[in-house]
Amino acid sequence: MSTPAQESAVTRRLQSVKHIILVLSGKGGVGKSSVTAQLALSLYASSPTARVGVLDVDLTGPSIPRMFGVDDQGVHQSTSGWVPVYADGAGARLACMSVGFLLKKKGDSVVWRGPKKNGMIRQFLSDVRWGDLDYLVIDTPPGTSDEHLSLMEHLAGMHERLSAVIVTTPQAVALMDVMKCLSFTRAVNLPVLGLVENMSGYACPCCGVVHNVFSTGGGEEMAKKEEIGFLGSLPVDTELVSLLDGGPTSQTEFALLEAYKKTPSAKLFENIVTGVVEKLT
Ligand SMILES: Nc1ncnc2c1ncn2[C@@H]1O[C@H](COP(=O)(O)OP(=O)(O)OP(=O)(O)O)[C@@H](O)[C@H]1O
Repeated sequence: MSTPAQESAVTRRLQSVKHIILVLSGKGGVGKSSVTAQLALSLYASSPTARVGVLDVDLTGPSIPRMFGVDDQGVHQSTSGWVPVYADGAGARLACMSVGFLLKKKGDSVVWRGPKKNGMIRQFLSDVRWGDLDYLVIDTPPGTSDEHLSLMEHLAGMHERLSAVIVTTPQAVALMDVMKCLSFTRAVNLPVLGLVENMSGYACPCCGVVHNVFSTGGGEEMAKKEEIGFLGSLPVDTELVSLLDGGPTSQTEFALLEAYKKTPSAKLFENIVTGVVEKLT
């Protein structure tokens, strides 16, 4: 449980954040962190003034620093709180925070019990100098665990600004696990903006044509049945993987964004972001 003082510290810090979007998945490895990264990049690119924050609360498997090419950086403590790492360098419109920035060595792991995780998440929300943000996108661990409950507890006071995107793959097992996510969002009264079906088909690196490899369309069908929006499908995209796995990039020209815009996924993600923004306004 957080104290009233801790709660108001979170509320004060996040009062200049317009929308908070939790990215959820029923199971691991479906591409939740990749979708978080793409959502943040696409929202950033949607307007020359958009300000976006990315918070990685996947404490035991943080992948946001690597995906944004900033895993060689660390956060700084200032008198007004932790200064996040800006993935766009001097642009300072894309702020990232992750436990990965706090670890002494890359590859170190965090083995914490619930209360310590809860304390870390509260600090991420109350002690980071997020500043004015249009969107704070939060990458969560797979399933519904302590981290999700902590987030919902600390963000309870800003319910009208909170929503979720659910990521799945087309396989039946992943789709079944979406139901667990939905029972969580319904139990905590968290609005779902929609479902993204990831790794649905294969984008040919030569011609960009998407071929169906596994079954596709299961996500869309489920979204219809459960009466949540379907935001779109993304193919298996080898260009995207090498980009997000690629390590440090130049932030001066925000090379990551320029390279991302050339991937087959980026074009498809524009529609997903349009759907997200429409639902938020
Ligand atoms: N559209 C895609 N095409 C090809 N590979 C992808 C795609 N999306 C994700 N991947 C790859 O799948 C792997 C898992 O992705 P990611 O880490 O985003 O999943 P996750 O759901 O966040 O996993 P976890 O929460 O279990 O850590 C990564 O190697 C990533 O590069």
